[in-house]
Amino acid sequence: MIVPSIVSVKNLSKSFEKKRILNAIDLQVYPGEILGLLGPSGAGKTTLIKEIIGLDLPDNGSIHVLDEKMPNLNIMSKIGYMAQADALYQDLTARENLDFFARLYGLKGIEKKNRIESTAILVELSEHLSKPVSQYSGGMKRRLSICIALLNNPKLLILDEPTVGIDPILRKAIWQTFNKLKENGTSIIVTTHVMDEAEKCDRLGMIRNGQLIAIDTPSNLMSNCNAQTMEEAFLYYGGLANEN
Ligand SMILES: Nc1ncnc2c1ncn2[C@@H]1O[C@H](COP(=O)(O)OP(=O)(O)OP(=O)(O)O)[C@@H](O)[C@H]1O
Repeated sequence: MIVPSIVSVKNLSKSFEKKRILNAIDLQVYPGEILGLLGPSGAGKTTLIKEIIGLDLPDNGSIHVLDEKMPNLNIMSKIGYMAQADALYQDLTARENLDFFARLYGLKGIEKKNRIESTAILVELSEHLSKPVSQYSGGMKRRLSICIALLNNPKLLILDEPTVGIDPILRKAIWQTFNKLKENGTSIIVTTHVMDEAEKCDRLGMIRNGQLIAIDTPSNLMSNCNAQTMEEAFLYYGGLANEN
């Protein structure tokens, strides 16, 4: 049986100033899965997700999201995106921030109110919506950013390093949120360079120097090369296993 993909990337290449940043990437994201993109800083993860969202154009290859060729404004409005840096209004309360972004998504009245309430419950911020964002901790700001990305009830949620600088307890809570969303049918792409976080994804694409060097379930990636850790597996697929 052929499972229709939510995201289909074919032979994608991208250069900046004559430097090849992404090289012939093929990638599928299936309904209700968490796909991790693991790679060191500068590997090309952010560039890849910007191409998928439609924020940048590829030099070669094609990207389809929900069966439409990207970039496509209508599809862009069905994607929830959280960038690496929080884009929040510090002087406003969390509720005012959510209200502002909900209006941008065209939500109004009772529907707007309900979406704000239900997404705040998901990220466990309901009790703190009246506080100004300037009084939020780093972890709370990250959760508020996730909450904003969820306001339009996206079919596809893309998170660029969502748990950087977040302590292990909060990180666990955030992953519980991702799993809840996945159970509700949302597909999630999450970039990371944290190995233990990579193991929580359903499938993992390893990116190095703009190339997708391996993609499979975390357990297959490790067992196929007899690696004990994800780091060992990454070194193996990157052809670095015997280097010091
Ligand atoms: N607009 C741009 N113009 C020129 N070079 C760029 C541009 N955007 C990205 N790059 C370069 O592309 C390479 C990949 O960057 P990218 O941000 O995609 O990596 P990354 O894997 O997401 O890294 P990090 O984990 O640090 O966020 C880097 O060398 C970066 O300097």
